[in-house]
Amino acid sequence: MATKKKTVPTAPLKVLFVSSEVEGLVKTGGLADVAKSLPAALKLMGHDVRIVMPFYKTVTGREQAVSLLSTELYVEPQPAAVGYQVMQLASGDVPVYALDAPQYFDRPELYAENNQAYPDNGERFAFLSAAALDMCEKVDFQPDIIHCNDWHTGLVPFLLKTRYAQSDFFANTKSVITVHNAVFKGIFNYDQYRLIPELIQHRYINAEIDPSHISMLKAGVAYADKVNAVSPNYASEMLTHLGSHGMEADFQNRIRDLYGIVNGCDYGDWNPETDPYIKQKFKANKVSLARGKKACKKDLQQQVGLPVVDLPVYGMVCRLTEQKGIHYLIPILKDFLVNEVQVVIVGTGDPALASALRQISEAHADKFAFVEAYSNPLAHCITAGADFFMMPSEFEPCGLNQMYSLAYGTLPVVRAVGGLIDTVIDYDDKPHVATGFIFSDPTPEALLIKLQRSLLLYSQKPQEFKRLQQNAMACQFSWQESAQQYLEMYLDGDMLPSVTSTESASGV
Ligand SMILES: Nc1ncnc2c1ncn2[C@@H]1O[C@H](COP(=O)(O)OP(=O)(O)O[C@H]2O[C@H](CO)[C@@H](O)[C@H](O)[C@H]2O)[C@@H](O)[C@H]1O
Repeated sequence: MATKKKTVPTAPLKVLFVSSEVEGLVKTGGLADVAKSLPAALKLMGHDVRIVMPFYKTVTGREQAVSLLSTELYVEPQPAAVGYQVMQLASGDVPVYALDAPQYFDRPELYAENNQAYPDNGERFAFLSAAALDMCEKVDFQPDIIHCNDWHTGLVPFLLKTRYAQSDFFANTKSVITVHNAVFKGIFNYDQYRLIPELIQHRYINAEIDPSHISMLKAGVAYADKVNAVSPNYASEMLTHLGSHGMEADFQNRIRDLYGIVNGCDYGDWNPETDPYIKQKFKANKVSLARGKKACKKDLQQQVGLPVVDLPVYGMVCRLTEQKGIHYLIPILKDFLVNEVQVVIVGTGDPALASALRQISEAHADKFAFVEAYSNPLAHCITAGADFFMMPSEFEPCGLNQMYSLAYGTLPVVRAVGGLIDTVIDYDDKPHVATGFIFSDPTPEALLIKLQRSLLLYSQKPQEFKRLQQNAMACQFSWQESAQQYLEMYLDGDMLPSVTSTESASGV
């Protein structure tokens, strides 16, 4: 895998960050959190960072957005052109170019309705990639780096190396792609690529799944100048068949340009001392923590309709998918609820998983609350009011909620995969520095054993439990540190002019 040197750019960089969602504007998952926090951290370092995203119908602040430009994406050799506007929004101090093409983005949801993906998702996100490049010269922003994220933006690196290969404007522009989740590959047949005729004129084996399908993620990984995973451990897993979801050859081909950079935790949003959503703000000191937890737990119990009693509470906030390990929890949940505990889950997604959780909550209404909703306020209340946070993920490229829960002294119970290994320290492995609990086997039984283990600590060794809470709250996953690693990736090799110092950076 790529190694790092300590480098600084000779001038502030111009970075165009392309993402299909951005926290604060529109969000379905963790990609949005990163697309808010990483550009902000790079901006704080003095770089000129701008974000490009779709102008969805549901974007916050849509009414106030100003139109910067009305233009067309002209697709040669077809006579067709797609009209679009570039709308100006902001994510904190970072300018956002939101691409308004109503035929693609003026819909109730981002990707799917009633659990059915929009049938033209390929064309929609091919448009995002093509228009993100098309608008640069028109808005007079000449990026040094175009930072792509996941499959939605995977055609940007491809187009830079094909459509724009001879472009003077992009002659010094490099691209990177961050893989937040390789399970989503953006595979579409050629009907969806009418805006990318290059794909139809030639065969690009590197981007193909089979002779009739292209994967946008594969294209991004093959053609970006650098590729990174959202944690060092996920970068290693991506070199294996299981960990890469069948893309190991694609990542192995890029091993010299492959990085693993752990996500940060946005302590501006996730901080018990300042969190506006929680009943009582608290600090890490024992008195404040005990008071704050007690008030937040009571508030959580009231909000979700559980009895207000002094019991350990286990929380979970997630998309309901097998990735998050709900299918390990469902078979053992009733067994776990035999204990004096309460469990609260908030999530939306797979109807079968939701229905199974609903049934259990109906049968155990005094101990288990399932809230089928997407609710940021409730996510904060669970993070603050629970004693433990469950993430028994089948796979987890990085995971953010375990970092959020650590900040609130809520001990994570996680499976030993992806970024969860990079961010949680297991009590049974390293008791002195432990911050939570880790189990390995992908089975309900292994999860149950670890849950029981954590419960034992809570009920039989309260002082030890409190010590772990202090360890957890002392963790710092700074976005500034992660942003520095991204900067070093941007500058590594012959990417851009930079100065290399002899000091070595912490290894990835
Ligand atoms: N019902 C609900 N109500 C309120 N909030 C909810 C919610 N369901 C989810 N969320 C929020 O969405 C975010 C999920 O973040 P994750 O990192 O856990 O997952 P995700 O799998 O979406 O992201 C992918 O990208 C991220 C970013 O790189 C990786 O960390 C991760 O491993 C990878 O799978 C969190 O902010 C969480 O609070």
